[in-house]
Amino acid sequence: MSDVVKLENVQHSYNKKLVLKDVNLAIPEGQLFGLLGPSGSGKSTLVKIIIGLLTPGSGTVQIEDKPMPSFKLMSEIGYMAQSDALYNELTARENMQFFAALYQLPKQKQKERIAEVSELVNLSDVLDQTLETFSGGMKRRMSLAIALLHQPKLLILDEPTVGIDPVLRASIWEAFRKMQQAGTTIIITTHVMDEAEKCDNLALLREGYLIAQGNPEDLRVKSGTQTLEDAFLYFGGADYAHTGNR
Ligand SMILES: Nc1ncnc2c1ncn2[C@@H]1O[C@H](COP(=O)(O)OP(=O)(O)OP(=O)(O)O)[C@@H](O)[C@H]1O
Repeated sequence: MSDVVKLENVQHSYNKKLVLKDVNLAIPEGQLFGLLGPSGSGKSTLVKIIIGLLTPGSGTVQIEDKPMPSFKLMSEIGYMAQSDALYNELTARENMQFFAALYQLPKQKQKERIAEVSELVNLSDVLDQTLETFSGGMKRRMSLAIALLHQPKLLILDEPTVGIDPVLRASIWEAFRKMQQAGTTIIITTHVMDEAEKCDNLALLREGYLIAQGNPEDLRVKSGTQTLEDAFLYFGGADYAHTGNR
């Protein structure tokens, strides 16, 4: 299976502070891939680099063997940022129509997709309310719906289920699985261990370093631990992280 995302020797600094250090990553087509790391470890920065919102200080990023940033490839990517970029004075439907038009979906397709994604995130009943009336969790779901509108081949979600209750979270994960089965590659950032458990493969980030990669079971076995949380602590341990034995 070919790699959809390939990063080589990626480094990035903000104001001379190095926040990503020599990151190498290959994500095969059709995977549900998790980027796991504590707050400030560099997950969002990495995601922004993958989708071409940020150009790394050094290193290369390729999507489907083509260098990023690429305007053409952007249309094949769905991105849900950590902060919601929505229009509060518009209704949910108007917000979706706006983004569907940006994605150049034909009118009929817009209608169909708006109905489908609203159903998925449980917002069908409030489509004609302005977002001013929405809770934080409802806005998160709205952002997720927008990222899905154009049925992207690569879906990148920065902490998509923050502020979403457990029942809906379960149904959203089920939807991720379905999309994956339909061939979508999904990258999710999280610091929630039970979500990380659901990923096919994980990359563990700590202080800008990619300290380990593998499927959840491999990571537990390699570290000789029972839980991903302990595996993370093991790989991030001072002795291990600086030996280069990753
Ligand atoms: N625009 C910016 N300017 C300066 N520093 C930044 C900027 N964005 C992020 N940083 C810093 O870069 C580091 C990595 O941040 P990043 O947001 O990528 O981490 P994260 O793992 O996504 O964190 P969280 O889980 O809290 O979102 C942090 O030290 C952060 O303070």
